[in-house]
Amino acid sequence: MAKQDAGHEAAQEGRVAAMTPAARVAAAIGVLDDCFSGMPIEKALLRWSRGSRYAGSKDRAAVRDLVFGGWRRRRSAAHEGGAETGRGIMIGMLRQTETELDHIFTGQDHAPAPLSPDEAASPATRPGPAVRQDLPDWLWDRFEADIGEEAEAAAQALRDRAPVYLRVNPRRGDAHRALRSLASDGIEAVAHDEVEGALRVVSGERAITRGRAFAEGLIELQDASSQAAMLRLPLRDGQTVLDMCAGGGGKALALAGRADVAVTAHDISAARMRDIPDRAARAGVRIKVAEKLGSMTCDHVLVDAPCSGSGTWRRDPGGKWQLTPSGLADFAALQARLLDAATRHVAPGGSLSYATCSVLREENDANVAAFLSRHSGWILRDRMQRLPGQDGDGFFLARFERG
Ligand SMILES: C[S@@+](CC[C@H](N)C(=O)[O-])C[C@H]1O[C@@H](n2cnc3c(N)ncnc32)[C@H](O)[C@@H]1O
Repeated sequence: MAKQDAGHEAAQEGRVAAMTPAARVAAAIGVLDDCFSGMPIEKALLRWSRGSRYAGSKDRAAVRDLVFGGWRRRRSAAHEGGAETGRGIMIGMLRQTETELDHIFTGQDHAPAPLSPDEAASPATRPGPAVRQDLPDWLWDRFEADIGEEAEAAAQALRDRAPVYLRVNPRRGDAHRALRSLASDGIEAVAHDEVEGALRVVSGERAITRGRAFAEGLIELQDASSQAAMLRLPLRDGQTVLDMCAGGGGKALALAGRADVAVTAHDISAARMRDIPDRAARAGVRIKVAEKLGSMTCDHVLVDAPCSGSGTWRRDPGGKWQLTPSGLADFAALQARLLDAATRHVAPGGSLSYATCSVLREENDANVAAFLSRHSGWILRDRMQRLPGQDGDGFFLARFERG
């Protein structure tokens, strides 16, 4: 049956006909072409979505997966597909997953046009290492220099979809309760091997924010590496905590859930903190939102700094293609300024924690060394670097105290 007929029949029955796999690939090609012309990935998807009222929720999810998958593997897929275009990427991606290309590139109905003889041939040259790692050349050099032996595994992890992790909120219950509640909503999860209170979602992830455990504040979406970092802050009941770059409050919530501490959230953008009161209420914790810090001091100050996001590029693959050496240097300079400013807010005997979701030395250890050389009175008390993998995203934490 022709696609239009199927659509007509479906409309008469009051349902939406699913797009064919080939039509989804054709849609992904269009979205990827918009990305190539400089449009951010989310904007390009939204544009397609608005112009494709016929697409159902499964179609939208499938096209999104194809686009994100393609953009994560932009270099290697374009190499295998023979062109730096949406079509080239999709051909290369489907080759990588050993999909039968002739079944997709049929030119029938809404399918993409049949392959040209050049497209049908496998690439003549072997890709170089940065192409295989799906990174720009300069970044692959940095990965090798900064991460060493584990650079390849880290880069490869960024080529795949990220696992989804949940944080169990101890104010609302324990991991057993969370797992039971999730299961009753059809969500399967398992405890993280090493990070206490972290659950990896195995299936049903699209139901999480509609489920009971989420509504009751028993769980929050938070990557396992970020959870691991927040568990390292030596909080004691009665202490004060300042989250200086709080954004939507993910770290502030994790800290407030751990102990009876008075948490203040601050961010240069008040709009980013808009949801914190509702999130805190759901989690059963109190977080004060402060637009100005004045001379406030706290026992723990956290700087979860703006960064390249290099540890999380599988969630935001546009980042790895956009970052430039000077953009990276700008991040490092901003991070240093934020750290310097944060020292003024640390109470006597308190500690200063610095976090990024990056794996790059310039933003992490180099910034730590520069901080210590600028502030002779401070010492490094703790350091953690995690790399992206099945266990979580790339994440860095350093904690300083006055010596
Ligand atoms: C990595 S994000 C924080 C994520 C957040 N902590 C969370 O867990 O969801 C960095 C944040 O730093 C904020 N920021 C940038 N410059 C800042 C500044 N000068 N002072 C305070 N916050 C700043 C940004 O608005 C952004 O929300």
